[in-house]
Amino acid sequence: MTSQTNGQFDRTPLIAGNWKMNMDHVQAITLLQKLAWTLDDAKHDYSRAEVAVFPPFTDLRSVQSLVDGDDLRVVYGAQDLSDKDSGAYTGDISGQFLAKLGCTYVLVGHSERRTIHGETDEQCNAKIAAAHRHGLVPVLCVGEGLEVRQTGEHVAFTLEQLRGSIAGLEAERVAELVVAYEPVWAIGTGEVAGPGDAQEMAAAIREELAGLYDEATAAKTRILYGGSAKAANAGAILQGKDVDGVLVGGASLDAEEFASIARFEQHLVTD
Ligand SMILES: O=C[C@H](O)COP(=O)(O)O
Repeated sequence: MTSQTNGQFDRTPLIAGNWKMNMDHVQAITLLQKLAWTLDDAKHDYSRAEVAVFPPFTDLRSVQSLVDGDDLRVVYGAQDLSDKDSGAYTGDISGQFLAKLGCTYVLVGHSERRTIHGETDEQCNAKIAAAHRHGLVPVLCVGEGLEVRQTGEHVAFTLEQLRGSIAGLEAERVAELVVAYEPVWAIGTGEVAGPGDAQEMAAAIREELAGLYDEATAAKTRILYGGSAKAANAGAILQGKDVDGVLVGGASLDAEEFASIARFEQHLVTD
């Protein structure tokens, strides 16, 4: 467990920026350079908070060149992958390609994939398996829409998505998995789930994992919150003892704002 008040975390916090369908490959270079410089200027300690960006597929080669060429400590991932490895799947992207591009992570089942593209838990499960075949760490996204939240069934709904998406996964894989709780009603809307909501769900997810696997495994899984996160609320969100980071959309497109989120320890409320 964590004791956030002194900034010491058992799990290394992950500050993840999902650029969604923003930034062409030229803009990506500018944004990433500015992010890295801002973090360097602030003497960011990456061992205290890992920083990852998730650019569009078409940016990944440029991001790889910049990260390798300038020895950046920022890591990166893709926003999706195919559950297949190769073949006649027009428009799809294999995990093999992402691994070759140096990706560390890949988002799986982002709410926009689930709602706009109708992705199911079964597909997410197959995508997680594909990610593992290629040495990528999946960031599995789960979370409820407004209608579900209004019925009060949000925990049960989200845990069902979790179970369906990780069915059959070995404990070692669960330990390295990242789960991002994104209440769909709080995404890109300016609405933010309160720190209490984020902690409630993160604790429920960890308890579910402990029941499905064991306490030691569940204690290793990193659980993020996503939904209108920004510098002004990241510190409070990360006070939750089961909340191990944030998945940031809109605010990750502003290098200074995102760097400030990565430096969330400055915003922690201490006892
Ligand atoms: O992937 C990020 C989440 O969808 C949150 O996006 P947002 O910060 O723009 O609300």
